[in-house]
Order: sequence, then structure tokens, then C-alpha cells
Amino acid sequence: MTPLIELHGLTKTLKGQGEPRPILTGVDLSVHSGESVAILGRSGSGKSTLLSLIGLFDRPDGGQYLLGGVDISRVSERRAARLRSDEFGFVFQRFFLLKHLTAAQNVSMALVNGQGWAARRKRRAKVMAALDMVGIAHLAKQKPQRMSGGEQQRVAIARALVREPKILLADEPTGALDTETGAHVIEVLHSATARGCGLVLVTHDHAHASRMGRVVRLTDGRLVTERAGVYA
Ligand SMILES: Nc1ncnc2c1ncn2[C@@H]1O[C@H](COP(=O)(O)OP(=O)(O)OP(=O)(O)O)[C@@H](O)[C@H]1O
Repeated sequence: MTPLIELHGLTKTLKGQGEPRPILTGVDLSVHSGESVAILGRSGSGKSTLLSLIGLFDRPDGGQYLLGGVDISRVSERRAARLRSDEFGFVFQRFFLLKHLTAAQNVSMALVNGQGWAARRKRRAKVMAALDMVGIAHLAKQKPQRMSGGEQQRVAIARALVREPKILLADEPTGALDTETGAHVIEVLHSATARGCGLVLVTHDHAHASRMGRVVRLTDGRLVTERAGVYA
């Protein structure tokens, strides 16, 4: 089976005002449909940099990035934007919800696209299905300020899932939550893999990482396997 994502020898050097600084020196990673991978690493090791390359917010300096077997190492920004919205769902530490909109309206915003709004009834059904997947359909009409942090992150996850992404990228999604709430959010994220989604989770939390099918650590610009999964 072709992996959803294949990274071969990916490199990234940050060129700021000072000396160029190599952050990623040869990252190899494959993620299959339905597979979950946790990326651990000390602060500043480049985890977010790697996730932004995978999510096409940035491009590598070298190496190869295959998405569904297609080389996208050097795609244009226009193509990257299309791929980001068609193939990926993103979840961050901060929820980035619009506070004047309800949970359902926040999720619905993700269905706005270049061709205008999807048909209203179809959109509503998708939004409710996404809220249901994360266990908060009953909060559809609630606004974020009346929700707990865990509930708000579930809305953010529903917003990421509503476009039925092939890959879910989560960067410290439990960073603003207490341990127990965080564990529930991790379970919600992981449940997306049962529907075939690939999940890449960046976390500092070993307990959360242990819920994933595979655990890798970013060290000296490369990924080292801590616990192998079904595929690697
Ligand atoms: N835009 C930028 N300009 C300059 N340096 C940057 C930039 N973005 C990140 N860095 C540096 O690159 C290195 C890797 O950062 P990155 O955020 O990827 O690490 P991280 O492993 O995600 O860290 P953390 O766990 O603290 O979030 C860090 O030393 C950081 O300071």
C-alpha cells in the first residue's frame, strides 16, 4: 500500500540574520492510512518546523516529499494551498475559534471554499456529523466562551475533520489543557485513524505519545524510532 506521506532525507536550514542553522538534517518518515505517529523531541529540536513542512506551510531545502506517491517537494504556493485544504486537517495548541460564532458556525467556516459555500443542508449535515464524531453535537449552538478548554479543542478538531482530510497534523494539541482533558482530546484525535485518517502528533507528553501506533523522536535533525509500529 502506498503511504499517505513519505519523507526521504528532508533537510531544512533556517537562514536568519545570523549564521544559517540546520534544523532538519535528513528526516525519513512514512505515514500510512489509519496510522498514528507521535513525534517527541526537546524544545527547539524542530518538531514544529517538520510539521509545517509536512503541512506545506513551508518547503524543504533538500530531500523528497511524496504525498500519496506524488512528489510534492517543490510545489508552487498555489498548489500547496489547494493540497492543504483538500488533504490536511490541522489542530494546534491554541484553538483559534471565532468567539462570536457558535460551535457549528466555527466548524462550518472550514467548508467555505473558492467556489463559494457548499449547499446549506449538505453543509449542516457535515458539520453535525463532525461535531458528533468528537462527542459534542449537543453543544452545536454554544459559543466558545461558554465552553471548557477541552470542549473548545473538540470544536477545533471537528473543524479539522469536517473536510474529511486524509492526514491530521496536531501540534501540541493538549498544551493548554489539564492532563485528564488532554487525554480525552488525544482519544478523540486517535479515533480519526479508525476512519482511515493518518495522524501525526507533536507532543511533549510521553503518556499521550504512548497512545499512538508509533513513536519517533527528533534528535539532531533526524527522526529516531522509539517504538516501532505496524509499518515501520
Ligand atoms: N521563523 C523562525 N526564524 C528563526 N528561527 C526559528 C523560526 N522558527 C523556528 N526557529 C528556530 O528553529 C528551531 C526549531 O524550532 P521549532 O519550533 O521547530 O522547534 P520545536 O521542537 O517545535 O520546539 P517546541 O517544542 O519548543 O515547540 C528553534 O531553535 C527555533 O528557535
